Amino acid sequence: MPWIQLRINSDSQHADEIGDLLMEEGALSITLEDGQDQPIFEPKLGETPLWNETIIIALFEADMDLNPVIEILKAFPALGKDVQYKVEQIEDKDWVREWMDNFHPIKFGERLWICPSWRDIPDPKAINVILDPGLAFGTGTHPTTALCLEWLDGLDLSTSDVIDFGCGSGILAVAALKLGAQSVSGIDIDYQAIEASKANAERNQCSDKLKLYLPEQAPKDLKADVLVANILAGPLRELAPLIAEQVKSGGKLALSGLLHEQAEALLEHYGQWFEMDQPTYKEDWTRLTGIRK
Ligand SMILES: C[S@@+](CC[C@H](N)C(=O)[O-])C[C@H]1O[C@@H](n2cnc3c(N)ncnc32)[C@H](O)[C@@H]1O
Repeated sequence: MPWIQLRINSDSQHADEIGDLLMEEGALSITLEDGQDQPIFEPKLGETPLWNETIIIALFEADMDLNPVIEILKAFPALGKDVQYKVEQIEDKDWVREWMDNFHPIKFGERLWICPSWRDIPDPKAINVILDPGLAFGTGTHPTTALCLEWLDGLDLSTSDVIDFGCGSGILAVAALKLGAQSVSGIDIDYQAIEASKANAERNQCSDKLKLYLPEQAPKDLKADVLVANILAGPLRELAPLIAEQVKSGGKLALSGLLHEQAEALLEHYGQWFEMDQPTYKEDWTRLTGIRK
């Protein structure tokens, strides 16, 4: 079934209200989009900030007459008669097929591939993690995950116990196990992430070596040879004493999820417990690594 899409230029203060209005007028869905390339990386807990220039995208059934809707928008004080909008026909597609076409096997480092289950494995002799996009973060397409996967690929994990702090989909935990780690403990505040990690480990036949914990359930004396944490700069700073506690002396650490401008302060902070290396960069993102003193 084709649809009509209405795009309206708005702002952070009025986008939600206009979205509600469009839903009342028969929109099937509302999507909000950044109108001026203004990234929002780390909102405070409970806040969902919008962009200064926010584009509202409303989807309607194809036979809907949008003229009365446009008149209502013109009468909305924050938009007025000069409201900027665009009407587009959306052709019908096989959306599932389209979505699946976007995911391909990706190689990380020398040995490691992440492969969606519906694709052929490019190199059966490589270390292949089968992983499909799901509700928890972590498919390998995001630079912060890629930085961690490349780091894990470069380690000899054969005698290592690993902690994956903020495990999300379990992508790093499963990759570490497939790369030879003795055991992995995955920790996440989100129960959905725990479930996703369990399912992904089962699919990759390594769930017997993976233990999963909500933070309050993790053993107090949990310690590892290798700890990888792809979270965000704020939580990484707060978690630093705990993370330091969980890495054995001489153990290896990788932190990801921070922007270039956040790296220096975090490098100094973790320098209390770790001999830190020079940062590694990928697009806007930075990876910090170090060895526990
Ligand atoms: C960016 S995702 C990383 C997922 C996966 N490890 C990867 O590299 O793709 C961050 C994960 O950390 C979790 N998280 C955020 N704050 C946390 C905290 N304080 N303790 C444990 N997990 C946390 C989130 O729920 C999310 O699943």
